[in-house]
Amino acid sequence: MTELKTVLVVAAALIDVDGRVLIAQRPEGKHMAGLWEFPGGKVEPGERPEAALVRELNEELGIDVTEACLSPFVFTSHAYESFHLLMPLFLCRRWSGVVERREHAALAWVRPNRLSDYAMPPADAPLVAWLRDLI
Ligand SMILES: Nc1nc2c([nH]c(=O)n2[C@H]2C[C@H](O)[C@@H](COP(=O)(O)OP(=O)(O)OP(=O)(O)O)O2)c(=O)[nH]1
Ligand SMILES: [Mg+2]
Repeated sequence: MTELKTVLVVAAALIDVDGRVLIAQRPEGKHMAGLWEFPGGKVEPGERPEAALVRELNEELGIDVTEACLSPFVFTSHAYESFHLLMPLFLCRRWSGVVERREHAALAWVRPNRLSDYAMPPADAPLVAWLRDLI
């Protein structure tokens, strides 16, 4: 069996003052278009994970996050057909600026116990379970 390349993707669960979590719908034309995800993206060569997440949150949502406000939470490790995804999820309750939709098809603020109403990538199932139980 050929080994799948492991791809490191960093993602954030932004949590608002009411305890709702931000999820974003992947746009047309991308792998898994239409599914809802936690904002984030691939770590570039030579980039630290936290720096990559700060960059992605700015690119995708237009907000500024400081690395100190990213708390490591849980991770998922999942074999897709063409690559192996390793994705840590950070919690973030503080940011500056207003969340805006820049790259996604839609955004939604959702209570953790309602996340299962949204179709998410298969790799995200354990993350959703942890969020529901722990926040
Ligand atoms: N951001 C994010 N990606 C996820 C989640 N679950 C999941 O399986 N993925 C997968 C989808 C993609 O194959 C990969 C992330 O890649 P991406 O296409 O969003 O990466 P990116 O933001 O750097 O975008 P690009 O510049 O490469 O187009 O991880 C999730 O909850 N959030
Ligand atoms: Mg992304």
